[in-house]
Formats: sequence, structure tokens, C-alpha cells
Amino acid sequence: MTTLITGGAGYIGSHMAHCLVRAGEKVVVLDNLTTGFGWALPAEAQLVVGDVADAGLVGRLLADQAIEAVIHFAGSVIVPESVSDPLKYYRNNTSASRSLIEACVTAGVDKFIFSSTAAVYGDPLSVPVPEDAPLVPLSPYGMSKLMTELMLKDVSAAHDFRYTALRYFNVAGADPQGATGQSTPQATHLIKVACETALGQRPQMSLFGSDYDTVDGTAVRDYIHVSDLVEAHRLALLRLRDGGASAVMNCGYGEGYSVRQVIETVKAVSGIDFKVEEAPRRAGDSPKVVADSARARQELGWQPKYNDLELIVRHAFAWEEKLKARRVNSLQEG
Ligand SMILES: NC(=O)c1ccc[n+]([C@@H]2O[C@H](COP(=O)([O-])OP(=O)(O)OC[C@H]3O[C@@H](n4cnc5c(N)ncnc54)[C@H](O)[C@@H]3O)[C@@H](O)[C@H]2O)c1
Ligand SMILES: O=c1ccn([C@@H]2O[C@H](COP(=O)(O)OP(=O)(O)O[C@H]3O[C@H](CO)[C@H](O)[C@H](O)[C@H]3O)[C@@H](O)[C@H]2O)c(=O)[nH]1
Repeated sequence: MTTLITGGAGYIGSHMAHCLVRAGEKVVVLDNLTTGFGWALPAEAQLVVGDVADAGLVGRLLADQAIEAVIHFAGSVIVPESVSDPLKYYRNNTSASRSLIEACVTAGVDKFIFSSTAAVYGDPLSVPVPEDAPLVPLSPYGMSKLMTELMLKDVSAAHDFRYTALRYFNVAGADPQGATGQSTPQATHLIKVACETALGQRPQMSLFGSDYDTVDGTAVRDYIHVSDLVEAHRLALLRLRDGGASAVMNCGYGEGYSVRQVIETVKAVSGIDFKVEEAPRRAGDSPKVVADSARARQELGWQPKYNDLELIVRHAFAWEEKLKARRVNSLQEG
């Protein structure tokens, strides 16, 4: 039984590849390496460099490798870029997913796990937000993901095809064994930005918005460790193998931390004080986004192991130190 991981050379996908290989599963990765890295993969995973939207390539891959299930991470992930270049997002997230889903239906691959996002909720009316809350994305990124969810729903009603769409909240941290982490340059995610600033990769960082109606005036998010997130995917795969019905599930812990609390945690874990400039609110940010994760816990038997902000930051910081050492070594070598 071979699982195809699209986008498996990226941040979350590479953790998925390590997770499945460690569980004794056979893995093939399809990635065009636009933001991913072949070196992030375990040696046991086969990497095919190519595009999810290449229907001919994907069709051959599904047949030749006898693919049983697809876990679909490939996509474009920068929210502000989706506002300035929406067609890129509708092409690389929505259209490419349509092509991949069609290839699965044609090849008879009936199990599909999809990377969705809490961005489908936009600015939730209340938190914790359950899966049946109104879906009002604030960005083309969120809309491109919601459109894919809608396609999956219709396709599963029409064909022998079951899916699980997992809506991730704020993914952070890195593999506790140090095999992979978030390596994308110019990342915009809070914990990564703060770790880079602590290590002097950036002279300072901005704190966007300190006038929200929250515990300390800064925005609140539900940070989920990437290893717990990929474990939820593994459990979703087992559930589909057991005949589980199509479903949509939130992946978060149900606990929120403010931006200020996160920055203080990075300072404490790193032991480094760094410059934080208070800046106006960032366009499109919600004051508070926290998951109601009861469904994933019940349906998947998901029991998070790293539900601890300090631990998440410790793993993220350790990975950032490793990346910095890597850069220094490659500068010295070349
Ligand atoms: N990081 C988060 O906080 C977060 C939150 C919610 C949802 N997601 C979703 O999770 C998925 C993975 O995100 P990530 O943070 O690991 O991003 P990432 O950029 O590190 O990974 C995306 C991977 O997909 C590959 N890729 C992109 N377009 C492709 C295409 N057309 N064909 C083949 N490969 C392609 C890239 O090279 C990269 O390896 C995305 O679908 C994203 O929308 C991420
Ligand atoms: O340098 C920074 C970076 C972020 N923030 C703040 O930190 C909070 C978290 O921001 P992130 O960019 O880390 O994450 P978002 O909540 O904006 O978005 C993330 O979670 C969303 C789901 O809620 C989507 O999945 C999206 O892909 C993913 O980036 C926000 O209030 C943001 O303004 C700062 O103050 N300074």
C-alpha cells in the first residue's frame, strides 16, 4: 500500500513523509520544489519532481506506483500574495487540486486527505470555532481552499471516493528528532519570524496590532505542533482504510496564545532579548482564532503529544539554529 504525498518536500509535507516512513508505510512524494527541498525527505521516500497539475504525469504515477491514497499538501500558502495575485492561488490551489482529484477518480484511488485551513472561517463570530461555523474566507487563499473542499464534497457524493479535509490552525514547531523543520526563506509566520530575529537573521521584528479586545491587546491564535498535525493525518488515513466516511475536521488544540505571549516565550526559550517594534494591525488579521477540536479527537482518536507552547517554540528554535549552522557551513565551503 503506497501513499502519494503531494507537496511532500515542503514544511508540513516533509514531516508527513517522516511520520509515515517511521510508521513503516511506503511513500512516494510528488513536488515541483518551488518552495520545498529534496533534502528534507527521508531516504526511504521516493521523490518525483513534477507538478500536481500535470495530469499525464499524475495518471502514470497513480497507476505505476499502485497508489492507494493521496495526501495533498501541494499549494501556494502566502495569504497577502493571494490578495495581490489571486489567479495564482485559484490556479495552483483550486485548478491543480481539481486536476489531481480527477486523476484519482479516473485511476480508482478512493482515499484522499486534503490540507485545508482555518482561513476558511475568516473572522469567526465566536471561538472556539466548530466545523459548522459560517465559511467566509477573507482572502483568495482561504477561498481557493474552500473551493477545493466543495469540489471534494461533490465528487465524493458522485463517485467511489472518500476524503478528509483537515482545517489547520497555526502550524508551528519542527520534528523533535531534528530531521526536518520550516525551511522556507522569507516566511511570515510569527514563531519562525521571532526565532529568526532571536538568531540575528533579522535586525528586529514587528508586532502587528496591540489594540485588539484580547487578554493583552494582541491577536490570539491556536498554535499546533507540526508533529501532532501530521499524526492527525496518519490517523485520518487509517480511518479511511477502515471505511470511514468523508469528513471535515479542525486541527488545533482549542487553546489560544497572544502574539505578545509567543514573543515572550521565544525570548525565554532562546535566552536572547531582541527588538520588537509595535506596528499597526496587519490587513485581514482576525483578533482571535481558536479551534474547537472535539471532532478530530472523537473521530480520529487524536491525542496531541506536544500541546505546550514552550515545547513548540523549543523545537522551532532548535531547527532555526540548525538552518543557521547550515548556512554558515555552506558559506565557508563555497
Ligand atoms: N503552514 C501553515 O500554517 C498552514 C496552515 C493551513 C494550511 N496549510 C496548508 O498546508 C499545505 C502545506 O503548507 P506548508 O506550510 O508545508 O507550505 P510549503 O510551501 O512548505 O509546502 C508546499 C509544498 O508544495 C510544493 N508545491 C507547490 N505547488 C506545487 C505544485 N503545483 N505541484 C507540486 N508541488 C507543489 C512546494 O514545492 C512545497 O514543497 C498547503 O496546502 C497549505 O495551504 C498550511
Ligand atoms: O512578524 C510577525 C508575524 C505575525 N504577527 C502576528 O502574529 C499572528 C499570527 O500570524 P501568522 O502569520 O503566524 O499566522 P496567521 O494567523 O496569519 O495565518 C496562519 O493561519 C491561518 C489559519 O488561521 C492560515 O492557515 C495561514 O495559512 C497561516 O499563515 C497575527 O496576529 C500576526 O499579525 C506579528 O505580529 N508579527
